[in-house]
Amino acid sequence: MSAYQREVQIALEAVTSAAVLCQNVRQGDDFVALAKSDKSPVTVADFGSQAIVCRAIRAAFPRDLIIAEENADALRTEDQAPLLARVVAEVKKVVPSADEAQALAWIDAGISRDAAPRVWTLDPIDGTKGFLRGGQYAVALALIIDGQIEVAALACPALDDEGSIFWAVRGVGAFQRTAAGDKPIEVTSTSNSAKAALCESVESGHSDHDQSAKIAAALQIARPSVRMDSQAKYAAVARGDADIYLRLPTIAGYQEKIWDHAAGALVIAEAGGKVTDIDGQPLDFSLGSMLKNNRGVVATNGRLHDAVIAAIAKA
Ligand SMILES: Nc1ncnc2c1ncn2[C@@H]1O[C@H](COP(=O)(O)O)[C@@H](OP(=O)(O)O)[C@H]1O
Ligand SMILES: [Mg+2]
Ligand SMILES: [Mg+2]
Ligand SMILES: [Mg+2]
Repeated sequence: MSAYQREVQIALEAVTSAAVLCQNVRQGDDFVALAKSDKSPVTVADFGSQAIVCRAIRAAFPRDLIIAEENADALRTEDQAPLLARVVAEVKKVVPSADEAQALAWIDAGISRDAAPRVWTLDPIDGTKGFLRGGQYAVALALIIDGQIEVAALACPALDDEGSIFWAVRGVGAFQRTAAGDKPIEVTSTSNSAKAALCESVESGHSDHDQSAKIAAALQIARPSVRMDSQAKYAAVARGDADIYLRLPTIAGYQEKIWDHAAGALVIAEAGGKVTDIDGQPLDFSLGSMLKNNRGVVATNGRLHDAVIAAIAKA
């Protein structure tokens, strides 16, 4: 029996149910998007997905803490009664017995922010802008034990025809779940940067496109960069669709959030790749909700890593 079998099973069931909720919402015509205080969007599906996943974690592992992106504060205000009603209706499609009080409590189960010996981190929809524009998005869940990511479950509902699900356990491997079973995934073996495929955010506010073009030129990368929303980029590198994922800071001092990276980072590491910050330092997941000790992210197939870090240092 492999390590963390129960955690993997619960995590995969949770992200799969959450992905169903997200796709249900996407197939409708009203996402009920709301702008958060930082102007970023949140939709009925972000809240619904967080409710579904936190419910599952709470039920299976009642003592574990959860650091998730959203909270139910906005939904508890009178103004947002129609949004709350939509969230509850969508949650009920997946969990018929759910009621309003439960939905709110499940969402708020994810409000931890501090480090803990055993803590899950959840992005209920990573790439909300991608979700809204019909692009890629992901439901990303990871278990961090003593600061190390041990388990990852990553649902990419808009990847491939039917959506794709990836998972990884530290020291065990990275897999794509298919109808025919779990298929191990592996990064490419490209060591010639001129032949590499580079991916980055669609949003130039999330990763500096001008800077990445300079770095690509320095590495003699011939192909145009592939722009994709969400942690689907990590999946793309992990299974060999791309060789490099760059996330270059656009604002000095921006701290990355752990839920934007934990699941994807373990999937790439277990697929044989490498993930660091732009200075080549390992991402430090031991500090609570933020990657306080890191700037940006560089993920590669491993072989290209040193060359990419060197090109960034020069640029
Ligand atoms: N200035 C910034 N720099 C880097 N990432 C940012 C950012 N502002 C927002 N983000 C993050 O970028 C994530 C999306 O990444 P990507 O561009 O790869 O799709 C968002 O996740 P959410 O969509 O979950 O809010 C958000 O957390
Ligand atoms: Mg967000
Ligand atoms: Mg995110
Ligand atoms: Mg999100």
